[in-house]
Amino acid sequence: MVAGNSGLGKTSFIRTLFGTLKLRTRGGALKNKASMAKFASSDSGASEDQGSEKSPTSPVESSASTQNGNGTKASGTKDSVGYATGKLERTLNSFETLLEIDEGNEKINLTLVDTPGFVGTDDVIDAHCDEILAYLEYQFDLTLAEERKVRRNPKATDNQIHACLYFLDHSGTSGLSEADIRILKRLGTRVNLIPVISRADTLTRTQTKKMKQAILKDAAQHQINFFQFLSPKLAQRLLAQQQGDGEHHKKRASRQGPGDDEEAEELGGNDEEEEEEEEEDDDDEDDWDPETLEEKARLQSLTPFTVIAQEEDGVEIRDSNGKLIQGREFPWGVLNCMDSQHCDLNGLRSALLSSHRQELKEITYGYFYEKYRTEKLLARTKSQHIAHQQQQQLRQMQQQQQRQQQQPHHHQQKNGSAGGTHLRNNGAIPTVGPSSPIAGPWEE
Ligand SMILES: Nc1nc2c(ncn2[C@@H]2O[C@H](COP(=O)(O)OP(=O)(O)OP(=O)(O)O)[C@@H](O)[C@H]2O)c(=O)[nH]1
Repeated sequence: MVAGNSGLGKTSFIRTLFGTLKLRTRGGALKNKASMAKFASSDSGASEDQGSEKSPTSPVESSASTQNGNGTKASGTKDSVGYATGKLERTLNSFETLLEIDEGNEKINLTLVDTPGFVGTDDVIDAHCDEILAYLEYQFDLTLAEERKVRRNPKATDNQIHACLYFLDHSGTSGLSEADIRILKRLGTRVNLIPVISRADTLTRTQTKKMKQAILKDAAQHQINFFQFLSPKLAQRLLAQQQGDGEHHKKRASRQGPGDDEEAEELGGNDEEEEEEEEEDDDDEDDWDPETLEEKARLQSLTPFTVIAQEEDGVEIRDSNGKLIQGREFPWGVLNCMDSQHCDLNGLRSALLSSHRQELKEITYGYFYEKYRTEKLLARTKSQHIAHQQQQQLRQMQQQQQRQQQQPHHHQQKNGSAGGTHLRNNGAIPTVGPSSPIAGPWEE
């Protein structure tokens, strides 16, 4: 998924990335995932669902079916080819594209999600951020619904978003803006965040270096967790390896994830704990060999990644050998988007599609989804508890009312009085039953 301010080159990036992919389906015939989400929503197996969980409702359904009157991109009606070509226009609705690609020797189902750029007042930006969060949570809801089925679909697809490339503006500020900080903090609770500096052809080497430092400094200061390619703990291991420490030559690594800062603190702390932890690590099945650690260190050193998008559709760019490339042409020379001397796109691409694909998925499922699931179940238990309490209170009030109504009745019989109007049920207290306005657990 790509997100960030309007006009930073998110769609251009997706188009450029798309151009590097080896599509399995000729012409990239694709389903727009928005309609798949709709399908999943109506097919979430109510009959098989053990509980009373409602089918998740897709936040993109409406945007997918919206007629985009002004013909802007991402109406949800184009296929990926249509989306990857043609005139660039402002993205107004999220666009999801499901691709089957070959990467290395593997077949991968890849979903690319473009989101409308943030623009406007803080309120508008926050509301837009809410929509992206709702979208991310909807993908978790699909997993949750699937997991609750008595008979699960063995072919169920993994809809979760494994990475959000957050595009950063370098025109006005060198680090993170206040809006970036707010958005990143929120998105960082639901998805792996990878920061990206787009339009890097407009920055000099020194400017790029300063901007990367400023972004990382701001992120650390505001406790924004970007995805760590190399956790502090693994960095220590790499250092030990590089210093020729035989003991550390092939250490096992625990999986990193947001919150790995604690691991870093542990390193500076108790030696015994550290040893114990290392023993535990030795039981871990994951091995990072020195080359992998070095690759991780390289990717970590590139973060935030600079990217340059190819020129708009229709412009053919050739390198000095006349070879057609994805690039941009200037009076002083030609930029190649996939040249690591020019920007970090190549490294980012291989991290996403190859070296870190599995790790991004594991952290999404093991950390973000689990966190969401726990929050959701806790919230439901709490609301069920409140509903239960409310019902009990109502019952008590009704019983009390009945007792009170019976008392004057005796009086009336004794005194022959027609009074007691003050004890009549005036309808203020509702009766408990299926039509009660207060939700019972069965209505959850
Ligand atoms: N110089 C330069 N211009 C770029 C680059 N990438 C995109 N652009 C230009 O930036 C403008 C905006 O690009 P888009 O890809 O539409 O940006 P976006 O982030 O999708 O914008 P929204 O749809 O508003 O969110 C276009 O004119 C692009 O040609 C780049 O790497 N370098």
